Amino acid sequence: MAVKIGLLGGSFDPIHLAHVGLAVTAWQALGLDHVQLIPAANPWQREPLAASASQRLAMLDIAIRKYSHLRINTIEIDRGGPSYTITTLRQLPAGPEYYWILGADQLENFCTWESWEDISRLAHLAVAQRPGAILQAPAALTTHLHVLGRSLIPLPFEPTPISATEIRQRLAAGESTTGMLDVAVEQYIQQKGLYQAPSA
Ligand SMILES: Nc1ncnc2c1ncn2[C@@H]1O[C@H](COP(=O)(O)OP(=O)(O)OP(=O)(O)O)[C@@H](O)[C@H]1O
Ligand SMILES: O=C(O)c1ccc[n+]([C@@H]2O[C@H](COP(=O)([O-])O)[C@@H](O)[C@H]2O)c1
Repeated sequence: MAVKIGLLGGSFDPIHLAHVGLAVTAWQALGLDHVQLIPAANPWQREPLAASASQRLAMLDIAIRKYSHLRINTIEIDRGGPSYTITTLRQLPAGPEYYWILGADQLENFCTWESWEDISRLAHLAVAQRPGAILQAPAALTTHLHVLGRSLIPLPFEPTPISATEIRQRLAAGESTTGMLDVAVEQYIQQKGLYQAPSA
């Protein structure tokens, strides 16, 4: 039987507790060998990121330290340029069965991704609920999966109201982020002075 590997791509600006919870849930629910967290170099649909690639990698490293079945894959940062998931999937070694893990917000957006039809050929899609988003595949994806004889895999992940956007906003406003970040990641952010409001 093929080894099953989970892939959780993200900006991780910064990595938060929902990311880790999602990766652990997918690992357990799908019986994965391990989950690779893949920080994007340049998430082309977004505004420029606040933290550098090396800072985001440092935070990932701190956040997953105690989870032996979570790993970091730097393939997108090493490649540079716009982070197209399809390019990443094509570069991964053949053999394992891949599960692309995503939140319902990104599922809504999925048919805007570069070569999205090919993504769903190369990886299963495992989706988590997310407050503010509906866990429903866009019609074109549903049709495409049907043709492929595949279906979307819903993950048993409790809706978790944490987002990196809110964390950045709270930090800039000097507000608490308790319960949103790993404590050691929070300390790293403080030490490096990340996500502070620009001084007037
Ligand atoms: N609270 C959450 N519940 C479910 N999925 C999540 C959650 N937070 C992030 N994800 C998923 O994790 C992946 C990476 O997310 P990302 O790094 O963009 O974090 P984010 O919190 O969505 O950031 P931002 O607020 O900056 O958009 C995406 O597929 C996203 O849908
Ligand atoms: O391949 C694409 O065109 C594409 C478009 C939007 C998002 N993605 C990927 O989806 C993941 C989550 O993106 P984001 O913007 O929510 O951090 C991350 O790995 C992105 O590279 C990929």
